[in-house]
Amino acid sequence: MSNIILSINAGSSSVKISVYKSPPSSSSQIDPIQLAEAEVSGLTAPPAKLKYTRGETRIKDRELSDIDSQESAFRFILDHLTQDSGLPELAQKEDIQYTCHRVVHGGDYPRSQVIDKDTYHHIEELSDLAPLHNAPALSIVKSVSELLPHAINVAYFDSAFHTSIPEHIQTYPIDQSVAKRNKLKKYGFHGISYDFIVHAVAQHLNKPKEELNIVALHLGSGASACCIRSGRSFDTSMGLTPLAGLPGATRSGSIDPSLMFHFTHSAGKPSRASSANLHITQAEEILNKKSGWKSLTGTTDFGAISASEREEDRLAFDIFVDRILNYVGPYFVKLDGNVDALVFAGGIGEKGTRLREEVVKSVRCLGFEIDLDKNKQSPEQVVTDISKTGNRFRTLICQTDEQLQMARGVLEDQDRFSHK
Ligand SMILES: Nc1ncnc2c1ncn2[C@@H]1O[C@H](COP(=O)(O)OP(=O)(O)O)[C@@H](O)[C@H]1O
Ligand SMILES: CC(=O)OP(=O)(O)O
Ligand SMILES: [Mg+2]
Repeated sequence: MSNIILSINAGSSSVKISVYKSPPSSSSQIDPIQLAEAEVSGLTAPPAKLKYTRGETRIKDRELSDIDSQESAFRFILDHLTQDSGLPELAQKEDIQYTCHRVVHGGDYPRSQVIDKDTYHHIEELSDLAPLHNAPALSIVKSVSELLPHAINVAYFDSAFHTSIPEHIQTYPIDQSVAKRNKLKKYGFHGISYDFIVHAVAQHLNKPKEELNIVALHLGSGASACCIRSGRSFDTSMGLTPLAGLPGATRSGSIDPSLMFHFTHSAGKPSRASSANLHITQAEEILNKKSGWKSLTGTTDFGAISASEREEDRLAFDIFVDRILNYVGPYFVKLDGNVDALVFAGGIGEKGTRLREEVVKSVRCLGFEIDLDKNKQSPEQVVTDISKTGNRFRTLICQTDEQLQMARGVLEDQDRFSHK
């Protein structure tokens, strides 16, 4: 029976794919049932590595040769899944009914869309505004049409969660006729992850989502902060593109916009990475691909940076803590101090023990304090409370799962998709 959902999350340094089937209609479970999860990471720090989990079967850190893009990672994972004899539910490609794609920039789309010709072209047009993301995601959509022609492709947008941001926060103080014509405003990203975080933290705190106020930090290869008021995005650190706000693996984050004109005289010229479908200037190339941890330390691996005593690694670490503080305090104020929790998520947020310790130490004046032992243990639950007992404000780690959030969407919206 073809009822498998393949949920594909193309990040800037990784591709994560989870395989789900629908719960039986007789059961009380409403979440999709995960059968397997594969991740190819290290696309910006070769060799790429495979992590695979199916029940008790685990592969960790298997080095892969010739995998250097999101598309080649996708093809590799698809072969791996169909060839795994322990996964009979996905013995052939025809078993896949839905493929969900994480698309970072969705412009003004407020919710998921079945990818037809029009949506595909619209996402393609937005590629210039997410140069590390939209084109790689579309390369996977193309491969799906070629390899899985029977599957329904659905796009889930990182930007959709942030359509609730009020106008005065979305608007840049620039000429409004140009801004409106060119749709220049804050869009915000990592929204699928923030949606998951709201769901998981509300459940953990036993509160309706509509009453949840949190400061959430999604810290991965790309990193952002989000001020979540009444369960909805009120502000976020990324902007028109995922370059704004916090630094990342190869991204500078926010800088003085004039800096680029002093960095190079050819800032506005097309970069070599430009193509017929992707127009990217040298400035964008430098700030998106040649900055961040890579430019400061030579590596994109924040785990290695955190464990190192080298001066340049310490500097990178201190810069990250400092820039994160630029959002935690202001978002606490925007929530009027009415905050349920500070939440860490994403690869660095979930594994970065030292980073969490330093950030929380630096915001203790706001009333956050963590238990150092709880902070050191590897989180086993979806949400782990690492606050000091009796502390006024919660500090939580949330193991975010963008693939699950998309697959939940498929189960909720199947009727909308099949009527397309
Ligand atoms: N133990 C660790 N401490 C801090 N950071 C870590 C650790 N292990 C992995 N990371 C970092 O997590 C980041 C990847 O996060 P992830 O959210 O998976 O990325 P992506 O943006 O590609 O989805 C990388 O920078 C990696 O170095
Ligand atoms: C939006 C974004 O930066 O995503 P990622 O962290 O997966 O690269
Ligand atoms: Mg990610």
